[in-house]
Amino acid sequence: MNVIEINNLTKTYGKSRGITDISFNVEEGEIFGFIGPNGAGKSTTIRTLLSLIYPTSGSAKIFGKDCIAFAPEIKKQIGYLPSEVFYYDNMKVIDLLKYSASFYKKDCTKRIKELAEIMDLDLTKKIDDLSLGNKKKVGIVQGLLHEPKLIILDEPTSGLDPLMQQKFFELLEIEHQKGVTVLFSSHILSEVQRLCSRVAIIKEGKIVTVEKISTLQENNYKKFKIHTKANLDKSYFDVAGVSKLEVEGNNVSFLFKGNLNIVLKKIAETEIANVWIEEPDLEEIFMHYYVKEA
Ligand SMILES: Nc1ncnc2c1ncn2[C@@H]1O[C@H](COP(=O)(O)OP(=O)(O)OP(=O)(O)O)[C@@H](O)[C@H]1O
Repeated sequence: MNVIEINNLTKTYGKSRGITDISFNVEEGEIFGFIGPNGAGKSTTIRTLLSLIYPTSGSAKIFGKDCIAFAPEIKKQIGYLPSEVFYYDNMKVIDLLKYSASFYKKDCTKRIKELAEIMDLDLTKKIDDLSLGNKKKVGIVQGLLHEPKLIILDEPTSGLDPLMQQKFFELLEIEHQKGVTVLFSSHILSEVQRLCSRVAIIKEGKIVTVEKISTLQENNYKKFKIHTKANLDKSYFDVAGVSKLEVEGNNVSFLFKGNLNIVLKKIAETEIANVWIEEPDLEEIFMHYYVKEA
């Protein structure tokens, strides 16, 4: 079953583009990544889903219901973390969270305490006195306190230190195991890769591709850098799948796409001092898709 269904969604802001003809589905129970550079249209899509803004054309359904017509009902089952969080600075964290909880017909006290403990958040502090990262944690607790069935996160890790990012990912993993569906936007491919089973890539307001993470990785090349002990001739790496080969003294670099065993055997047959194998970054993956489309 699809928890989110987006059909040809377009949003223009006056003359400027927001998103153009966006369509994709998120299935029940999956962690779905929504990835693209700044300004690509991730927040616009998410805000439209939450009916915080209205589409110029197209439509979207959440839990099988139109996201505008049924917005109040749907929102009760969604946990949303906006990309930027703004609060009444004078309030204490606990008062803000209790106020948020009052919108739901259930007692969220225990869950607030649990989440605050996991995220190491001091509930007694004034919002005003919190760092950016701690404000983000308030947003996370606020988004999850009512145990939503669908969690929508817009750039959730910005401002969180690596330890907190890790805890937050663990928290999402637990929710995922309970059957919760997650839509997670980011401009960092590696964090999406860790958690998500599928991704939609958006660029300049349009969906470039919707793929399983495993397919994205298989279809992409890896970047090799090798520091050899002896000088090698360029022809040594004349292997199918190697491109952009450069050899400068003991430093070899190339891109590789294909059966990794073949290239790794070739590397192992020579004396090496060091090797680095890197995934292509987001821009490079975009390039890959543009080349494919052309
Ligand atoms: N309120 C607005 N008025 C005019 N243009 C807007 C408005 N909000 C967004 N846009 C434009 O819509 C496009 C998509 O922006 P959006 O914020 O959705 O991107 P994003 O992928 O979420 O990027 P970021 O990661 O920087 O938040 C951008 O070109 C942006 O300038």
